[in-house]
Formats: sequence, structure tokens, C-alpha cells
Amino acid sequence: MTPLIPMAAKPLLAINDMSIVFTSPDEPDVKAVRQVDLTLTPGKTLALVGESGCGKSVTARAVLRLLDSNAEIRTGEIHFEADSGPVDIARLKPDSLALRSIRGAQISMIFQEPMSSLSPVHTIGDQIDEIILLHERVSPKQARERTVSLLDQVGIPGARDRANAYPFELSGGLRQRAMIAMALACTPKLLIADEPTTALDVTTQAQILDLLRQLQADFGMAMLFITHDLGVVAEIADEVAVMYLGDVVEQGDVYEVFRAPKHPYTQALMNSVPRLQRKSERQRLSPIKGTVPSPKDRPEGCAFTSRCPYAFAPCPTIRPEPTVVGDGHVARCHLLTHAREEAVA
Ligand SMILES: Nc1ncnc2c1ncn2[C@@H]1O[C@H](COP(=O)(O)OP(=O)(O)OP(=O)(O)O)[C@@H](O)[C@H]1O
Repeated sequence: MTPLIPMAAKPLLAINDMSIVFTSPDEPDVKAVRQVDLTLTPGKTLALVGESGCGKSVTARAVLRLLDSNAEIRTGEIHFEADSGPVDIARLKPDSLALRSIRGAQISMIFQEPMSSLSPVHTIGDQIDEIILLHERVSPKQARERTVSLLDQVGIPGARDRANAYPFELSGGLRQRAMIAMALACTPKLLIADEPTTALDVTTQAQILDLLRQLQADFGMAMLFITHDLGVVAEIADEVAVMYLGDVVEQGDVYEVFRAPKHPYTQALMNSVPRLQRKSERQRLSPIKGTVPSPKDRPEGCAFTSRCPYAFAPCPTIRPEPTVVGDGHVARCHLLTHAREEAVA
């Protein structure tokens, strides 16, 4: 399939038509992610943004096949340019050697809560050494040298001594840095960051974002960055994909999407963010009316129908096709094609 967004370089990651369902013996399947297409270029950052429950984490976890046991990738492909050549991660067995050689080495992940990847009973140095020793042919002494240098690179003061600290002995910000060092231990091509700064105070959040940007420049890795914070997207991303109830409703270059959002959901998200303005120019913030429906009540058509101020006849039943709306900018909304049809008629 020809991508709607022209790619500047061969994608490192190309998710095509991916749908993920949660199954339960007593209930109908729940579609958490619906026919998602995403591409990520080497060295660039793609932000996945949207309200809680829209499928950001499930999409990201699918890339590492870290989904819960009741989740199933029902359709689609996850193409990754692995060291050994192109691979479709969706076809790999979660415990296969091929996937284990990718996970933690070529693609790694950081989380909001560092203790979800750090063990409380081992020192941070031992944990990072272990990952290096698992994936690379180096001696324990060489692994420790690399660990100390990584801890230093992520801004942990007194790295050699701190390598002997247990996670509970570090502050929240330092723990976050240690988790980042661990994720970078084998210089991955892709770092997946799932709300890594959400739990931090604003100063630490800014430091961690700066650090990630710096490390990205040093290591040349791509990032898939999950957040619900548009300010963070503006800070860190090259491209953005806006998700709503399992659908990607709009995606493209960050500047382009922020300058001229085309989907009513993206427009509403932008209007709900405070901006610095003179007192006389200040507008009231408009929160998005209503709540995200449960994925169990998703309409067949556009997922945003029940909250959209412009919804009209086709919206609840017919799913809008992706429409190219600008340079490297695509949105799924009937208004876009409707306006065009009217213009042509
Ligand atoms: N183990 C599970 N069983 C059933 N449904 C699940 C499970 N995990 C996630 N879901 C559902 O999948 C949907 C997407 O969840 P996901 O965690 O990806 O959302 P999110 O956008 O990352 O939200 P948040 O910002 O709150 O983390 C949600 O409706 C959620 O209820």
C-alpha cells in the first residue's frame, strides 16, 4: 500500500492496518485499536496523543508484543528494520528468540513509573550490567564501565558510586534517569516512551525532556512518545498522531497539525489547552463536552460522533477515509470529503 504521507527516508517502523481486540469468554470482543497506520523515520520522534483510554499504550506495547494475555493483534503488520533485516513483529511469537533479540536491544521502552522496569532488590548497576551482558559479548568489567558511562550520560552525579545504589535509595528524578540509562544500554534504534514525565514535577519534567532530546541526538535513535500533554508534544515531537477511541483521527508534522488542525477532535484538544496571552486577549478555555464512550459502545463510523459539534448523517455509521489535508498531514473526517464533494458539485 502506498503511504498517504510521503516518507523522507525508509521507515524504521511501519504499522499498517493494525487492529487490537481484548477478548473475554463471557463478553463480546472489545476493539481497543482499530486499523491504525503509523510510520516512524530513523532518528525522528512520533508522539501519540489523546485522552485516557484511547489506545496509546496498547498501540505502543503491541510493538514489543508486551500485550496482556487477553489481547490479540487481529489484523495488520508491524514492520521493523531489525539488525538482521526487515521483520513483521506482529507475526513473531512473543517468546521467540527473534523477538527477544529485538526487545531491550533494538527497541526498548521506558514508563511513567520507573519501578515497572527496575527491580527493587538489585542495584541499578547490576541491572544495567545484566542487560548489556545478555545482548552483547563483553566481559562483566567492560559491561560495568559502559554502565557507569551511561549513568554519567543520563546525568546521575557520582555515577560509579551510584551504580551500587538500590532504586529506593534514589530520588524520583534519578530513578527516572536510571531507567532511561537501562533502556539505552544496548543503543536501541527505537525508544518507546510511555508517559515518562507525567508523574514528575515540572522542573524535573523539563530536565528529562531535555535529556531525552540530547540522548536522541547522541544516539540517533527514533522515539515513539506517548503523552496526553500537547505541551510535551510541541517540545519533543517531529510528527504527531492524534488518537481517539482506538482510531488515529489525524496525523502529520507537528507544526502543520498544531498550526491548522483539521479534525474536530484535534481542534477541541487544542482549544482545551491554556496559552499565554495578554489579559485583554484571553479567551475562555473550552473543555471537550461529554466523555469518551466505552470502546464497547463505539459507533461503526467516526468514533468522535457523540461529542462532535459538526456531526452529520454519515458520521455514526460510515468510517471516514484518511484524507490528505496538507503537506505530510492526514485526517479522517467526513467534513473534509463532504466539503470537497460540494466544491466539485
Ligand atoms: N487488559 C485489558 N483488558 C481489557 N481491556 C483493556 C486492557 N488493557 C487495556 N484495555 C482497554 O484498551 C483501551 C485502550 O487502553 P490504553 O491503556 O491503550 O489507553 P491509553 O490511551 O494509553 O490511556 P492512558 O493514558 O490512561 O494510559 C481502553 O479502553 C482500555 O480499557
